[in-house]
Amino acid sequence: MAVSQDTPISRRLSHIKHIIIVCSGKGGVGKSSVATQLALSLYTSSPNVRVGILDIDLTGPSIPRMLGVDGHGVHQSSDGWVPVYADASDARLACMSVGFLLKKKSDSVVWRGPKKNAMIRQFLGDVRWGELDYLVIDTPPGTSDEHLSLLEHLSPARDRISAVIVTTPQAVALIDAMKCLSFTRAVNLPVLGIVENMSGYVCPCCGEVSNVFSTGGGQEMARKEGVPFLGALPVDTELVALLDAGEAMRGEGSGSEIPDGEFGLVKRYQGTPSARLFGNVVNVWEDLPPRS
Ligand SMILES: Nc1ncnc2c1ncn2[C@@H]1O[C@H](COP(=O)(O)OP(=O)(O)OP(=O)(O)O)[C@@H](O)[C@H]1O
Ligand code: SF4
Repeated sequence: MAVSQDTPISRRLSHIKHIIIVCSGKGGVGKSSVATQLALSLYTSSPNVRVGILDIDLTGPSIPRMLGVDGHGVHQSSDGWVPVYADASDARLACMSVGFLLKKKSDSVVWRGPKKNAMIRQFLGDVRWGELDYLVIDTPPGTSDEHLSLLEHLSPARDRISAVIVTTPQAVALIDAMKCLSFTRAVNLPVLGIVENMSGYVCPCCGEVSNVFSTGGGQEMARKEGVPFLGALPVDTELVALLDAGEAMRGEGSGSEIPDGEFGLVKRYQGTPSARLFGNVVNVWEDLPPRS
């Protein structure tokens, strides 16, 4: 849908090529982890690619911690809020989250719909995102006010938005993922594909795979619904440690910034089926039918 209005949001959005909304039907299935990993994979896919990650999980912002930029502050410039750059060296990975605006990490955000809507509008209109190849947006679980506000504000970029749905393989998560898929259909939001997270546990000692939460449910749902299956991520204790320690932006255990292509999470999955998952997101994008 082309919108001719010239607004602060439409001006910012006109500099963003692709917008990927990461959503899930259910909480705790790994949506923020997938959004972080996706942003890092896109970032490392080429030395010139510019990526933004926007956390609109307003009541549970976790992206700053996962990217290791917890406690950083955003500041105002004459051209709006300057996002936090997770890569100090070349400012190609911009991050914005309500987490940067809280006085204390433990502060809770208790906002009603209108205030959440105003915050999302500010994130899109007031943040100086600059030129971006990809903006990855981490959303709250379910299909809430935030999703509706987001889509309304993103309407000037309607032809450049797609969703990635994250689920775990259990039946209860799949039912909620199905609701999420129905929502995308109701609002005419193209789906890049489904990610099955926590799909099997690989024993770090012997490599034996145990299907803790069963496996293949996300893949089966994708097949039945005619949506691309992007791939599966196993339950991985080292992934948790990297995300919890904010090591996603650093080499494993190095404790300091290291060059492009060697980020903790990306490095961890290099050459594995999970790495292909994130490559798939980019490939599937090219195959999407034209959008109205
Ligand atoms: N593949 C995985 N292996 C092991 N642990 C994981 C995996 N994916 C996510 N986790 C862990 O599960 C927890 C929840 O993940 P995450 O915060 O990404 O989920 P979410 O769906 O965004 O949650 P919320 O509903 O709070 O937004 C985190 O502690 C994360 O480290
Ligand atoms: S899968 Fe094998 S090595 Fe791993 S915990 Fe079980 S028995 Fe031990």
